[in-house]
Parts: sequence; structure tokens; C-alpha cells
Amino acid sequence: MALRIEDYALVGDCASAALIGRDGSVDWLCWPKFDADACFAALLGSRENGRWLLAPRSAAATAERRYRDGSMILETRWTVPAGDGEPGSGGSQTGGVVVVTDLMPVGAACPTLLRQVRCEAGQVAMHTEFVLRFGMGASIPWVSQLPDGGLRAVAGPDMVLLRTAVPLQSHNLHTEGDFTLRAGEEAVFVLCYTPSHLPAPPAPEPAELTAQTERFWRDWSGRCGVADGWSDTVQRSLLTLKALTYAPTGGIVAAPTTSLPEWIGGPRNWDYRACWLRDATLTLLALLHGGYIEEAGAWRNWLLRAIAGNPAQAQIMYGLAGERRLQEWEVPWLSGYENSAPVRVGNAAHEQRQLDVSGEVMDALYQARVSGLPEDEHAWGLQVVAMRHLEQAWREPDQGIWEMRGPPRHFVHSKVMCWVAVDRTVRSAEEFGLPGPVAHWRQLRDEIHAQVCQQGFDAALNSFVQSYGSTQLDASLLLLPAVGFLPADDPRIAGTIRAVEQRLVGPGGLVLRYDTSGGEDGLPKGEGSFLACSFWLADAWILQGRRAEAERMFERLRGLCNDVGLLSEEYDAAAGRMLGNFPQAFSHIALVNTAYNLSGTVTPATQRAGGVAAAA
Ligand SMILES: OC[C@H]1O[C@H](O[C@H]2O[C@H](CO)[C@@H](O)[C@H](O)[C@H]2O)[C@H](O)[C@@H](O)[C@@H]1O
Repeated sequence: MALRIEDYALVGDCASAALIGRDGSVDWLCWPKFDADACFAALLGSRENGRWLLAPRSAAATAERRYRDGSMILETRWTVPAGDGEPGSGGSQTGGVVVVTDLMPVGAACPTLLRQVRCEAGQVAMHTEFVLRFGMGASIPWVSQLPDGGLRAVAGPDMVLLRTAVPLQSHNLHTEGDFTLRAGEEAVFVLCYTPSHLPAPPAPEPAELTAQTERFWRDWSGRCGVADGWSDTVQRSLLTLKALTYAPTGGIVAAPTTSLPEWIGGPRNWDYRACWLRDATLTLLALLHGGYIEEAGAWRNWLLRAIAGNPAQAQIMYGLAGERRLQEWEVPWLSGYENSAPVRVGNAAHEQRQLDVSGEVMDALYQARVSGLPEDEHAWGLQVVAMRHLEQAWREPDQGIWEMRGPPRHFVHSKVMCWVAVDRTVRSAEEFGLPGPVAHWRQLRDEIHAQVCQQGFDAALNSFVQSYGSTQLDASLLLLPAVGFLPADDPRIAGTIRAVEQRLVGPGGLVLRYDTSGGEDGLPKGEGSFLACSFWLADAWILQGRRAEAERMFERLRGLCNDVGLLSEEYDAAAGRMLGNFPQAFSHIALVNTAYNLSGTVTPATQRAGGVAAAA
């Protein structure tokens, strides 16, 4: 059975990523890229669906983990109590300390997972179990010996090579090894992926790969802007976001996993290994606030390729290279994380209309300009065409930011983000001298604003509502002051924040995105508190001048990060455990923004709002 979600750590190479449990088991790895089939899928099933364990044999061993400073290199320090006398230790007493270093090298000749174990004290009996199952945990490969002593595993289009000096034995479709290390000794395992029709790549040089990878991450994180008081937390989140970028194309995934449940045992299990325009643009904004302008360029070029063509055909999400067909299907052979079925691959949300996306994209393009990213010759032309489409599209109902699978509605947040799209286009034209029918756009901006204030606000509740005519609340309304729709001291915003506090703050003081009990989202009720929304409440409080409350909320949320600084999408406060895909970009974006808002170094909330004097 898989561990708790918070017991996993991430290693990645900006093309794919692996989740490694506190027990030393790699339970999730998709190769050669984020959205490929997993070859270790125990996370969503059992060890028979593939995993790679490397840990002391002793059940009494305890682990402490950390990332090497400023990097995505994971170090697990195992302490084994003296006097274990484990078999495999030659009958002698064992006990000591080993450090396992896990990394996915950046810039290697082929996708690689490197695991190195070094004994620092005493002597420790180690065990490794290697169960590889290609095709999302289904295909048992043909395993053979390499001339240099390693193993080759092949099934269909996929091949991996495992190189190590540790003797391994295969039986019952598992490969295992036992070995003992004494102080100063080490063992190295190098696992490489290559398409099965290609010749086996030469064995890489582990020390060189490690040094090169450490240099890459440290150079990158060394450029991170400070957030007084929370710089380490922010740096870890930005590193996590960087690890979710797919370097070959500039795409950014929402999370490296699929189907970690939003409620244990429930069906709210989705594939996040794709590029949502919403999540990707918000990631980009967080990176921009952190000072990373080149990432903005890579993302903008990805975006321009992905949405190129007829704006009516633009999607809310794409594959890593901008692929459009992301058909959703269920994986019958995987039982699901703690039996939370189904496990899904692909995401039907790619066919939805979600109007907020235009606002996030136009805002990110605007912010990139403000940050000094040189203009691209096609970007503005595409924006002007997209505006022509939006002029009509904003009047339609949609599925909203939460991608509800019920009937489309006039979601208030969606309409507000349409206002943002127009507003940022107007501001781009005004501030950067870009050509277009600005007077016409200004009129459109006022029209959207007036309609939202009229139809999206419930005077009896003294709050904006989830959708026109509804009395439901929605945590996305907390974003209205942050995007500049109305100032935080407007009585309608104050009323909305109060209403969210009263009706959507749940167990542990965390925020639910909306009430799922009515079934309006087309799914059975029940999900955890949504971590990003909890950060948004802190941001709203900062804008209202309620700093102490915001800081308390931020510290509470920071305290939910796991031992290596990672957050999933949701949290079950009653059970005290993480829920949903992991680590999730949305949660880390929100953490970075709130930290910056609190630190006062850069203030995304006021910066995004841009001091717009919104029409009343
Ligand atoms: O809860 C229903 C929806 O949940 C997923 O969407 C969520 O994740 C997206 C990626 O992070 C995010 O952009 C969106 O705002 C979230 O609601 C799932 O991907 C959807 O298919 C599902 O309908």
C-alpha cells in the first residue's frame, strides 16, 4: 500500500519526475516525460504495479530527509540502531548511518534516475527491490543481463537499463539485492530510459552527473528574489514550480501525478499531467515575481504555439507540446490510491469552456511586458484576435475555474476574469503604445463590470455569489480585489470576504472552494479544504490591512508543508493529511504570492491589481 501523500518527496529533471517515499521506495515515475505511462505506479495500486525500494533492511531504521541546499537533490539519512544482526551482514552486528542521495540528472544523454548510498558510520545492511512495470503499472518486461553486469528490461516501445556493482537476483518477476556497507563505502545505481529500438546508451558517469545537476539547480535558485522572513520557503516552492516545467517545450504541468484523490475513497481523481493555461500562467506570474524573466519567454513562446489558429478553437489546457487531444480514460488495472477509483488518464476538462482563462493569459502577457520581456512580433496580433472572440464569448455560460462537470453557468469569477482580459489589453495598448480599438475595448470593459456588479452581487447576502442568480458562495471571489476588479475597501468586497469567512472556512480554519453538498458540480459530495483558496483569504486580509490574521493563516499553511516543503492540492484537516495531486503548482503559486505579499519586497496582490480605478 502507498504511503500518505505527505510522505513522498519529488525529484525531477524538468522533463519528468519521480515520487520517492519516506520508506525509500520510488512509487511513481513516468518516462520519458511527465505525461508518459508510469513504469513505477505503486502509488496508485500495489508494489506489483512497479516500484523501486532502496533502504536499510532493519525495520528499526529511521529516516530524515532534506533537499541539498537550493537543489532538487534529495538526501535521506537513515540511522540504524546498533546490534541489529541482520542477515546479509555476514552474521556480524550492524548499526550505523547511511545517506541515500536521489536525483534525476539534468542534461543527461537520456532520462536517468540516480540513487547513491554512502555509509557514514558503522555498518548497515541494505536491501533493494526493483519491480518495473511499463504501461502504467501493467506490462511485465523481459529482463536480461547486460555484458557489463547491469540489467536490461524491455517491453514494447520502452527499455530501461539498470547499472550497479551490487549483485542482483531475479525471481518471481522481482529483482532484489542485499548488500552491506561499512563506513566510507558506497553503492551506486543508475537507471536510464531509452526507446527500445535504440542501442543501449553508454553508462553515464554518476559523479559528473551529480555535480552538473547540483550546479544547474543552485545557479537557478541562486537568482531567486528574497521574501524577507520566508526566503527558504519561497525558494523551495519556486524550485518545485521549476521542476514542473517541461524544458523541451516550455510547457508547465499542474502536477506530476494523476488521480491522487480529493477525498479518500471518492471518485474526484483527475490527471494533472498537462498544461492548464490557468495554472501555467499563474506559475509564470509567481516565477516572474521571483525574478525569472527567461521562464516568461519560454512560456510565452509555448503559449503562442499552443493557441495559434482560430481563437474559437483555443482550449483551456493542452499537452506538454500543445497537443489538443487529451481524451480521458479510466485505468481498470490500477485499484487507485487507497482504493480511490477510478484512476484516470487524460482529462475531459480539455473540452470545457472556462472563460477565466482569457483573463489569466492576458494578465500574464501584460505582467511579462511590465517586467521587461521584449515584445514578440506575434503576441499582440494574437491578443487582438482573441479579444474579437471574447467580445461575444464572455456573454456565454461556462464551467468556471473549478471545471465543474454540471451544466454551464454564468460564474462570477469567470466574468470578472473576462473583465481582467479586457482591462490588461487596454493597459497594454495604453502603456506600451500597441495598436487597437482602445475606446471600444474601454466600453466593453465597463459593460462587463456593470453586469457583474448588477447580476453577480446579492444585496441580501451583502456578497458577490458563485454564479448569477445563485446564493452559493465561492472562494474564487476572494480574488476580486487581487485582480483589481474592485478595491479591498469597497463595501461589496468587504461583505464578500466576510461571507466567505462565515460560510466557507471549514475545519482547521482552512477554506473550502465551495459547498459540494448540492451536487451542482456533477460529482458526489465531499472534498478537502483547498489550500490555494486558504492562501487567497490571507491575501484578501493583507489588502484589507489585516496583517496579523494573514500572517497567522500563512504560518498555519506553511506548517502543512511536508518535511521537504511540498504541498498537495487539498488538505483533510480532521484526518490531518494531504489530499489531491502532489506536489501541486496551484498551492505552491499561492504560497509564493502570499509570502511576497507579506514580505513587502514584491506585492503580487497590489501589483496585479495595478491600482486600477475600477468603474463602480
Ligand atoms: O474538481 C473538479 C475538477 O478538478 C480538476 O481541476 C482542478 O485542477 C486544475 C489543475 O490544477 C485547476 O486548473 C482547476 O481549477 C481545479 O478545479 C480536474 O482537472 C478537472 O477535470 C475536474 O473537473
